[in-house]
Amino acid sequence: MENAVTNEAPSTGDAVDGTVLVAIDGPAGSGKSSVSRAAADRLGFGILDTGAAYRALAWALRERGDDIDSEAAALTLLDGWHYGITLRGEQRVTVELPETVGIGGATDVTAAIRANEISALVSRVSKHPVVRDRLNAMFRAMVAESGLPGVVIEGRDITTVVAPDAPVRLLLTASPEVRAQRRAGDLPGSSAEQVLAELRARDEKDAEVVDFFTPAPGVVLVDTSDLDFEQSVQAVVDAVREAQEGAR
Ligand SMILES: Nc1ncnc2c1ncn2[C@@H]1O[C@H](COP(=O)(O)OP(=O)(O)O)[C@@H](O)[C@H]1O
Ligand SMILES: Nc1ccn([C@@H]2O[C@H](COP(=O)(O)OP(=O)(O)O)[C@@H](O)[C@H]2O)c(=O)n1
Repeated sequence: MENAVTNEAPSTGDAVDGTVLVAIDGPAGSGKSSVSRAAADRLGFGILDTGAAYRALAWALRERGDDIDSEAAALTLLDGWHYGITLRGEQRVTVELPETVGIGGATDVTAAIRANEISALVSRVSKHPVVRDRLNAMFRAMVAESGLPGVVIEGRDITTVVAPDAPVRLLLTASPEVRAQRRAGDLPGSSAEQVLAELRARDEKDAEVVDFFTPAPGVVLVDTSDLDFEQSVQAVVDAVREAQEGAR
């Protein structure tokens, strides 16, 4: 499986082993992507949105007309596709399907993977343990090759499976009602009730595979239900700075 990391920050030379990892998990709409991105910018770190890869895989399976539930189809895709995501600056996600690798150029799927139809399909792809293992290896390689001083990695199993030894591990959460209200604000034409039902259904399916509601030992719970955006970003930045000071 090939992947491309676009790194707009200057390389720090020998930072492969020195990259500080900040692991963040949480349910849908808890603020993982937006809060993590703002915190990463403030810290001068990169951000790896792992959900984007699961979404891109669901998008690619649908694009090829493959069976969305098929583990074998997902693995075939992982063997032959080229996946790219920016770790700095504006997020850009690209996919080259196996049949077009080298001839068709990459498709920019940044917007397409956020569509409701993809959100509704993605748990059927992320349920396969072997698929998760393969993507987790890709995430670790992307961080190792990033050359960045630090990377915030966000998803569902980052604090427990992908980077259980990260010096900073946080579980971002908020009540389902607050999460649905925030998400509805991002999706014009959707009611908070409809978004809440979709969000609960996806969380339920995802939670069959990984527990992202209960902080694992050593993981700090950050409940943003009563925090505004700026306060949530500051809570993450403070946790990172505290960990860095503790390590000195
Ligand atoms: N603490 C907060 N207060 C207000 N809005 C927030 C807060 N955290 C996140 N948001 C907003 O909620 C929406 C969903 O956040 P997002 O980062 O997409 O969540 P996730 O990645 O966990 O699904 C975004 O519009 C984001 O700006
Ligand atoms: N580390 C991860 C990240 C995402 N996922 C899957 O990918 C989907 C999309 O993740 P996401 O982070 O983009 O979802 P939102 O919380 O942004 O809605 C989730 O619903 C999970 O099915 C996962 O299984 N493990």
